[in-house]
Amino acid sequence: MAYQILTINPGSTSTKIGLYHDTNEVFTQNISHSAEEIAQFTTITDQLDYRLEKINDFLTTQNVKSTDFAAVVGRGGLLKPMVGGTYQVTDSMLDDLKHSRYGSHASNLGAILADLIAKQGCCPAYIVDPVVVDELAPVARITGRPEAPRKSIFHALNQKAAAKRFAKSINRPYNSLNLIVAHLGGGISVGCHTFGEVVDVNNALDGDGPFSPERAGTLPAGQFIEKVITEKLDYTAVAKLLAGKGGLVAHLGTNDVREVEHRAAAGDTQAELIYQAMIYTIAKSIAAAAVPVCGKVDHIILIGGIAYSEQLTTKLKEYISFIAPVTVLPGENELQALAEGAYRVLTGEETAREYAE
Ligand SMILES: Nc1ncnc2c1ncn2[C@@H]1O[C@H](COP(=O)(O)OP(=O)(O)OP(=O)(O)O)[C@@H](O)[C@H]1O
Ligand SMILES: CCCC(=O)O
Repeated sequence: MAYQILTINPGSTSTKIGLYHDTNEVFTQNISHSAEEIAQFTTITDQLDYRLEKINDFLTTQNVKSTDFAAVVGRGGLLKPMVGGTYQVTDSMLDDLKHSRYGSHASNLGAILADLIAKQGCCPAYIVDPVVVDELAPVARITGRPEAPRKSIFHALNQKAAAKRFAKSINRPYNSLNLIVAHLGGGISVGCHTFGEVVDVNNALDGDGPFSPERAGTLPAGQFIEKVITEKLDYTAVAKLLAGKGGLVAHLGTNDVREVEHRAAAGDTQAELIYQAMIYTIAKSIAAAAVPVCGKVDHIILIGGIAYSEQLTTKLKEYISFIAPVTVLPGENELQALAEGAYRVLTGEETAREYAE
């Protein structure tokens, strides 16, 4: 009999869930949360009961019982750095997430929700490739300030899943390839995957890498400090400028690339300039990601919502095709990737990893 696996991916404005029989999708559902609903809660952890109720209500409408689950798997959040893989949800992991010890992010709710639903059904709860997957080479961590080393915070789940899927499509093991994977979404991360490890990647959350629809990316530090000091900004305000109010939002007041393309096509020269600049910074990051493997890149893979734009990927290819062939796999397949991660453990193909105490 097939394993029944429930997957949960909490985002800032939605909770996506999926039911799988082994790794075959039975259904997926995007439960949207309006800005007004979310605004009732002070912290992300405060949203827990509200999101749990929404999931349970939906499962009831589908006649799905938690006692039928073989596993419940959530997207992993801001935790201690860890290598990629499937992790058992533990009390110390839950404690770190509930207290936002490593930062606040909607994905922090993934493990907590998975644990609560798994307890209803007496089955194990897992997370897979959380945003803190850290396989950086020692040199990639060093910056010009010892107190500010580079952190590995990126779209690990989608990047790893896409890289493995691509490897399978060309009948090569993931850990035999040098790949550059660029996740182009609300945030942008560009990873160098060499022999199955992401040895270099920008921190997509905290002012590092290309700018994106809503993130600032790397900034001229001196000028930015001047703004912070002059305007006496506190930590929360500065963090918001970097993630949420950066990038296209800061320049053009929208995080929607489609809208920027429409504006540019209608003759808005500022929209056109910012759009082209975003592509240019993405291309530079992709070229930089060829350095760890001395340019010996087998393939470049473009993923995430923005990769649906043919206009953008065409321009990007003009810049980067000199490095390696480019494949576009638009969107994200995170619910499927979560199911696959749990399935590998349920079938014994992989052993669940333990979160460091
Ligand atoms: N067909 C399209 N053409 C151009 N841009 C698109 C298209 N579809 C989606 N996008 C853009 O993709 C971006 C959102 O991507 P995605 O859904 O991957 O992000 P997210 O899940 O919200 O955030 P993140 O990827 O950082 O977790 C938005 O800027 C949206 O306008
Ligand atoms: C960087 C991790 C995921 C995201 O919020 O974009």
